[in-house]
Amino acid sequence: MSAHDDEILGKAYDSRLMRRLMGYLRPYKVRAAFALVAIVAGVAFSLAQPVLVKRAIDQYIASGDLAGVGTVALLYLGTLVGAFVAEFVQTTTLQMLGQRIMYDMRRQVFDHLQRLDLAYYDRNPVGRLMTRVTSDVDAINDLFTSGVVSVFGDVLSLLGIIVVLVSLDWRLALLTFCVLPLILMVTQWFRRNVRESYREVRTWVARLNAFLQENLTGMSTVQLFRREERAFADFDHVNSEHRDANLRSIYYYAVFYPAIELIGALSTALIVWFGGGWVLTGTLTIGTLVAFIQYAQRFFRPISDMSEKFNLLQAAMASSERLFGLLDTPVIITDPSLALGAEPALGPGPSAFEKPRGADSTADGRRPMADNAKRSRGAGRLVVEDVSFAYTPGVEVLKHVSFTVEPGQRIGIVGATGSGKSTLINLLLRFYDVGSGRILLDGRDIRELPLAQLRSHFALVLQDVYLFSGTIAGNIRLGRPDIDDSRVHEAAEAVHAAAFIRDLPHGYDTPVAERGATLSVGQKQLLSFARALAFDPQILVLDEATSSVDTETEMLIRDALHVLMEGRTTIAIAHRLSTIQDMDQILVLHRGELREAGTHQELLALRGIYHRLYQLQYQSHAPAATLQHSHGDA
Ligand SMILES: Nc1ncnc2c1ncn2[C@@H]1O[C@H](COP(=O)(O)OP(=O)(O)OP(=O)(O)O)[C@@H](O)[C@H]1O
Repeated sequence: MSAHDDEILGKAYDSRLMRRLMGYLRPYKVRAAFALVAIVAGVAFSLAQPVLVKRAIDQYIASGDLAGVGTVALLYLGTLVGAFVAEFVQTTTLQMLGQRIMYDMRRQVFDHLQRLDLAYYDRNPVGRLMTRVTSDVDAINDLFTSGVVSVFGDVLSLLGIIVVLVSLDWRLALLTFCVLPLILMVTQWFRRNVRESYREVRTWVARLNAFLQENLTGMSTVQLFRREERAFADFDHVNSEHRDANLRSIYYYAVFYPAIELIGALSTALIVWFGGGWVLTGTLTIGTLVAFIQYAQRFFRPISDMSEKFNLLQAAMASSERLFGLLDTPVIITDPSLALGAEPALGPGPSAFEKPRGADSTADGRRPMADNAKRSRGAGRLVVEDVSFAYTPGVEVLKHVSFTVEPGQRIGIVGATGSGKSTLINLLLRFYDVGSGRILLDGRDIRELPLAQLRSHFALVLQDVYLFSGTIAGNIRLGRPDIDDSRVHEAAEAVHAAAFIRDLPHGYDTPVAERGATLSVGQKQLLSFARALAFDPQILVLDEATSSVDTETEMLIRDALHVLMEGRTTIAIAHRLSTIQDMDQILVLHRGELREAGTHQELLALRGIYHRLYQLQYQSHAPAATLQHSHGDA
């Protein structure tokens, strides 16, 4: 198949992509070879059939040799069975191959996706990435199961028929081939139009998906703002464009197949007309004529098949281009090239790096929380040194920020919306890497620490608690085998989550509905505290919830927070100044700069930004009475 440029779908055949795709066949070489043998055998069996018919007619029927006819009939039956077996082997082998390759590819893509940094996810919407793992891999599967290999079968069939036709009778062969220019014209027309309509269909499918994803996720907003009619009209537009694009492509198919049939019939008519004449003049046998008619019919099938496969090939090429694009996206946030085992212990105290968590459990497998707290003390000194950062080059969101968090210290970060608080946390956990400056954990640049080790020091409790499908206990444990049931219960108990969990229909085994939709905001917060406590981190990072919870829940949450912070280095983003007044140090960020630092009293005395924020929040309230009800943003 010739290379064919297309602005959007790209080439139908790209040898570089194809070579790389074929690499996926390597582990299954034997199976692939088996499938090829089956294809060759299948083609051979089907090519033999008209020759057998010719022999039966010319040799045995003409001479009245019934036994000979019987033998040929048996042979014909043999080729039918052979073709059946070959096709069976070919189909099953190819399908198995396709499934295995899809499995391998999806593993590879998901593994890579898990290692890509958050900046990549900022640039690529989730829907698009899901398409990579689902439809794009499917398109490549089609290539392996029905694309390349059967095109090979088609080409083989065509070549075989041409050779047989020319060797049987060159005059009739030329007659058969004289309709080829017509075939080429029709095929060309079909390919050009179908490619365009196929591209349209794909575009509208993508828009349909994007529309649905957005509107289903935001259904509450749609309903709240009574956008149903508008959303329906928009959906209707996309849906009808999708239908029309499909209808257009159906039209091309509806013309193409009958046209090929017609040309095939024309060729048969020519063969009968001229061949019949030659039979009458004795220059052609009836058997050859019959064989020719049969071959001519088989001749056009691979041509129309290949035209159809052209689409498939093109789709697979486009999909593999995108898939390889994803796989080739470099992993920017990487582990240092340090051997994991050669890791020196961090800091003065016992390090979480030294042994797997849970290794110091008591004899009954339980680890008292108080012990954990003591154990964490002494390590977890964080130094942020002249750190600047920009998500978009040139737009700095953090500028020369420096501060130190001593082990066990509690730090509050305040600042207006967009001042860079969350960004600072993103850098601490290496979701992004600093632009300049450095961050040290117990004296080591965090970029020198293996990522898993760095992150095992932290527990992050965000405003938006992310729950996975599974059970309540599963969401506290998050797949860590060393967190046993008793530790889950202990953690839940300590942060006051146990009471509401016990009230659930199946307690800790209650399934969590879609992202915890059936739990209240406060309950989800408590659950995330239990998760953090069970993980027993050295450093706790909190992004304080801004959503309102009732006073009782707020009290529970505060108390739970105290349990959680006990003996740990804590960094808390605070939206309500009330929650951080007793922190050891408060950092005030303003437009990405660290403008003030000190205790609550020190900062108030400064009469600067913090003082102003404080005044804003408590202006019209008597502080003592309203602390728990104030939800204003810092
Ligand atoms: N992924 C991102 N890509 C580009 N810009 C971003 C991204 N995340 C945040 N920003 C920008 O960086 C700046 C700081 O954002 P950041 O989320 O750190 O603020 P914040 O202080 O945590 O705000 P809030 O109190 O509202 O949570 C903002 O101007 C924001 O628009």
